[in-house]
Amino acid sequence: MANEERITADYVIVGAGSAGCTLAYRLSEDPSVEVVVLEAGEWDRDPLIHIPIGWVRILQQRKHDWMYFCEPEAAVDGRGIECARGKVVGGSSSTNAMAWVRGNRRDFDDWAAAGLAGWGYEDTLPYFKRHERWEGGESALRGGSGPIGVKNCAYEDPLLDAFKAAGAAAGHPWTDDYNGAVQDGFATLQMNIAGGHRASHATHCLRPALKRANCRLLTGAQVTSVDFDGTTATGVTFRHRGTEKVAVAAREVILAGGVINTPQLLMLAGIGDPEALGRHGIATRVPLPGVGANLQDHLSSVVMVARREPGPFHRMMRVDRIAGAVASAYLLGKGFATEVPGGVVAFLKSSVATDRPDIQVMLTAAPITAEPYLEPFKKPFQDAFALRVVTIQPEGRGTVALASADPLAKPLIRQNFLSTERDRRAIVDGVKMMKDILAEAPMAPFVGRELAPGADASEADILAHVRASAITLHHPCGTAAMGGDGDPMAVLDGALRVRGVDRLRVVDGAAMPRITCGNINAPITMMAEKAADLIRAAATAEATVASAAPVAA
Ligand SMILES: Cc1cc2nc3c(=O)[nH]c(=O)nc-3n(C[C@H](O)[C@H](O)[C@H](O)COP(=O)(O)OP(=O)(O)OC[C@H]3O[C@@H](n4cnc5c(N)ncnc54)[C@H](O)[C@@H]3O)c2cc1C
Repeated sequence: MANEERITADYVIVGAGSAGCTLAYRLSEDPSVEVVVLEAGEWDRDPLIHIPIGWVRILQQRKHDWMYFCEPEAAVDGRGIECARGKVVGGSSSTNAMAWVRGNRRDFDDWAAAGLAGWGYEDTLPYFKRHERWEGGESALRGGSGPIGVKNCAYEDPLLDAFKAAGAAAGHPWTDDYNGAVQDGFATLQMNIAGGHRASHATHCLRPALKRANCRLLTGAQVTSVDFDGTTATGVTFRHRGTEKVAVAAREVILAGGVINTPQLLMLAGIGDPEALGRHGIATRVPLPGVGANLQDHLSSVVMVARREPGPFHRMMRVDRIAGAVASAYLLGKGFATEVPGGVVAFLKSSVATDRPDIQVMLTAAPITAEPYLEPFKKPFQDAFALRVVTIQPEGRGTVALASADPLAKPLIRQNFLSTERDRRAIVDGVKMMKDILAEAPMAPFVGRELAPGADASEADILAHVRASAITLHHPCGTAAMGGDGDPMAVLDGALRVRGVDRLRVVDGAAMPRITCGNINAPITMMAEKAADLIRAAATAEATVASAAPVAA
């Protein structure tokens, strides 16, 4: 098939990321349909992808990445913050930090209240459950037999216990399962790790789907346009190993290229804000000003602390030890490198929070500068730990815009981080809360010098630290959002169909109407699970109508 110039399938899925792999897995369950997935990246052969401890290196190296950066923004001291996006089979599920967080149940009830019937918490719960294989097993709120393994982080370090105790001492609640009944409070972080390896959507959804005769994948296949017959999407054009090819969709084209690339493809197809399209000489097919608007993300800032005595991560980073641990993790799925140094999370409320947490905190029991060492050849790094404060209910909205009509040109990403007083207040409050936690008695044996923002930092100093060093937690979403019928910025209807055209859906992070309170891989996956049912229901309804149609005499 690799040399065919024209391929045909019932469903053409653009992008093998979290959503694309999930869709391929579900749609190909029906042996009567043909599914083809086109992925711009290559197979996930890099061992670091599969070894949990390797994820920071993956982010630093950005070898499997679209290499996006946001435009420089004054509010973050003129920095163009990196906007990592996986370009590899599995998409960002192959490069992410593996935290599994559904969000707050009110997030989904808000979606429903905004005109998206069927997306409330009770509606979405079965899809969250259907996708996960929670180590605690099936229950009313958790799934026990889905494709993606989810487990409690089991990293061992007395610092973690101290942090939990400090949270309690400061009056914060504890929750046994933030993906269950109660999100608020301190908790053990849940991760998509199974058998000691990253449980990516490539490994756990796409690979099983590809074992079926009706599911195909092309790697190194970058879609450059969506093809139309009038307002009906008929397929896509893509570049594959130096050749231009066409994939024809007998039923639907499904865009799952992610929050940056999906709006780009829509705009290139003439679906977007007519004025913006006109600037690039693109004729408007459907005027939808919401395409590329509504970009939301989670900004994060760290409180960085030198550790009084080196901890377990530091000990293990000696070259001979870490080399053995990495080999054991990769080959056997066992040992130190199958966990990440951390595993406590907290969902808290700042002074401007409403009815749900607006601050997430992740403890990382290692400094970002950690490197393998071996004396006398290479000196050990200074051990440190970080309390990463994340604002999870941002008010600011950004944009993704075309830089040019060239489909291979990188779009312009403007995040508008810290653009509202409330967003600034929330992150400063979060940092202050963590500085208070550091002062609690259980932390005393671990806290050396506060490296950033500094023990004596004033509120102004904290904000200056945030502006100078905050980064994204890599949760951009919302740039081709679902919305109710009366919403002029809605790009999709509640069935994820692009408004104004036929046979074209968006199923990925771009479709989120409003960002959820926590990491977004689980909610995106839930959306793809639900999309599979919506797509199957549409096909059944179409077949029923067709079979009921009177036969011409
Ligand atoms: C560094 C990092 C850390 C993160 N950490 C976490 C975390 O710990 N927990 C969490 O919940 N979330 C995390 N996230 C976010 C989460 O992983 C993503 O939001 C989620 O995976 C996005 O899913 P998606 O299906 O929308 O897009 P993606 O998974 O990004 O998939 C899009 C796919 O489409 C492909 N593609 C794009 N354009 C084209 C084209 N034109 N033609 C063909 N293929 C194309 C891409 O190469 C990619 O494979 C992180 C993300 C990153 C980058």
